[in-house]
Amino acid sequence: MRIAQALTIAGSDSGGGAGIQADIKSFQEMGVFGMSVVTAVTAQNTLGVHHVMPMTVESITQQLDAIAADMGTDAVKTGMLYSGEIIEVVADCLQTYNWKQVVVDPVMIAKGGASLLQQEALHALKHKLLPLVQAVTPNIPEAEALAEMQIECMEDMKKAARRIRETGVSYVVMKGGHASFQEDVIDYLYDGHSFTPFHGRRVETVHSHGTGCTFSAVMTACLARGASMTEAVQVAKQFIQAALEDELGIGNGHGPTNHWAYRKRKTEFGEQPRDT
Ligand SMILES: Nc1ncnc2c1ncn2[C@@H]1O[C@H](COP(=O)(O)OP(=O)(O)O)[C@@H](O)[C@H]1O
Ligand SMILES: Cc1ncc(COP(=O)(O)OP(=O)(O)O)c(N)n1
Repeated sequence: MRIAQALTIAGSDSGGGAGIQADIKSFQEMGVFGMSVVTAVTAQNTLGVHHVMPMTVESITQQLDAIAADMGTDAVKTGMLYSGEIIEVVADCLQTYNWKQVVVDPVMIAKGGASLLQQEALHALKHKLLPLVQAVTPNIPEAEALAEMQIECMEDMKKAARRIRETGVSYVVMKGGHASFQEDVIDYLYDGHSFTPFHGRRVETVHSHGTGCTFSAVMTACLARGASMTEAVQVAKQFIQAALEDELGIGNGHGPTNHWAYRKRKTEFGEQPRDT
């Protein structure tokens, strides 16, 4: 049996809760072989981002070419891309290698406030990358930047999703973690016609570092295994709910989520981990 493969193009988080590390753990948990292209190395822990070192364009190109030349991939996820020039390299490779199942997590600012995307790279993200990809997964502040509007209610979330889809991306997944106007945490999948809501109970915890990375990585793994976009979002939502509820309590600040909680939960309830 051939195993599904997924590639993450993202930054390294030394603390292991977000970035490449969260993505690879999520791929593995979903039974998908994970590969990585490192765009930047961050010195990071639960207290914040202490240092950022972007990789060179040459290194990123070599990493992408190495994977394309030999291994290929069923789906791709992008995370921290940091600069306009890195976004351009990634966009060129997506076209060269005809990688179509691509989920963009438009990482901009870490929970502690550190910038993970240069201000001037926003234009390249919107106009070079999004037109090429299948899905984008903004949180509220990222959607505000992409749609150039403020989001203060559910209707604003939908309006922003419509605007973001005008870039050419096929699906917009508006994540509601930062939506203080919601009691539950509702994410919306917008396909250009209708909005599908995904409800979750709001978990009161400081251990939510890497939720966005984990969510989009699970979506990518599901797509790599042949799931539909709706199924992929549904599983990602269940995965992150479990990862937040089953707290690990690591570190003195915003700790990582629990990447094996979803599998553990399935096994405890006597089921096999969901086969998408
Ligand atoms: N406190 C929470 N309780 C339950 N689900 C949450 C919570 N915070 C975030 N989520 C979920 O985690 C995922 C990432 O959400 P969000 O916080 O909006 O993005 P990011 O991590 O990129 O800032 C979404 O599916 C969202 O619904
Ligand atoms: C290297 C790296 N990539 C992405 C992030 C942001 O991750 P996210 O899932 O949005 O989680 P928070 O930073 O909001 O906790 C990161 N911190 N580092």
